[in-house]
Amino acid sequence: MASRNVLTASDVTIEYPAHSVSPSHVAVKGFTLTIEPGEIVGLVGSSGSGKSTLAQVASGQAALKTGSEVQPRIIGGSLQVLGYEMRTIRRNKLTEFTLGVGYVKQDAGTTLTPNMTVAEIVAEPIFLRDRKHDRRDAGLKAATLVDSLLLPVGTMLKQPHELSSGQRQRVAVARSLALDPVLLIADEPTAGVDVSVRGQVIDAIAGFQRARGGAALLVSHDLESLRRAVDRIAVIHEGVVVGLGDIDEVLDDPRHPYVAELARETSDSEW
Ligand SMILES: Nc1ncnc2c1ncn2[C@@H]1O[C@H](COP(=O)(O)OP(=O)(O)OP(=O)(O)O)[C@@H](O)[C@H]1O
Repeated sequence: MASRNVLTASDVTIEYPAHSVSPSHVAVKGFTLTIEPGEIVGLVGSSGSGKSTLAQVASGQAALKTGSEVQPRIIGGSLQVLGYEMRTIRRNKLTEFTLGVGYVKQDAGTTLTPNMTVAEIVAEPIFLRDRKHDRRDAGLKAATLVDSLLLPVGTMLKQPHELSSGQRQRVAVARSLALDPVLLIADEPTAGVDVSVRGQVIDAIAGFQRARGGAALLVSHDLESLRRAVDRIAVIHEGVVVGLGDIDEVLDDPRHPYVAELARETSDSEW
């Protein structure tokens, strides 16, 4: 019977194949996680722990890589996203797949198209899906998203170079939500965003997804900004899940030294 989960990772192992002088490298080892419809899950871990690799593979972006780019590949276990097995997904299915999965890549704010306005950038996915889509409706959608990510309405007519890095990052997030994704995978969505509004931006993303029954996997090394918004966290360390569940339960009963370290950092920052 087909799973009702939007994401089911069972013992997934992901490798970067050998390239030029670099040997192959296993970045994610035996990763297991499920995300149900409407669930907001945080993926937390230190630098190099495998978060971006997972995000790229689960969002279909790794499979979209071409030419000389090194594509991480699943070499063990199973990763099902919206019913597609990512280990074997065919290239001709990726367009259909990515209509249901929003993706914010790491540093997404730095790669916005320079000569487009924010309104055009945010609404573009709507016209890529259906070039005859009603312009007024798409404009309204873009304005609603820009507003919900706490950007001033005047931002709509600006171009990326007129914005701060944190504002650009929020534009990238707004764009990723334009197609009402069933699952949003966001890799450090608040990178560069002012500390004072990071929590609110995460709350806005979670609120937008929850309101429509959408799910999210929010990747971050900043546990504090995720705390209010997520239903559960998965803690990853050197490619392995070392903590999974309700955020307080995971931190109150650390089963791994890295989780204990995270719990200590979190309690220190509360003073
Ligand atoms: N193109 C690549 N080729 C080989 N190894 C890679 C490649 N990209 C990443 N890695 C390795 O895979 C592992 C996981 O990297 P990844 O970027 O997924 O970690 P991360 O948790 O997202 O880190 P960060 O928080 O710094 O972004 C690291 O050991 C990294 O060096």
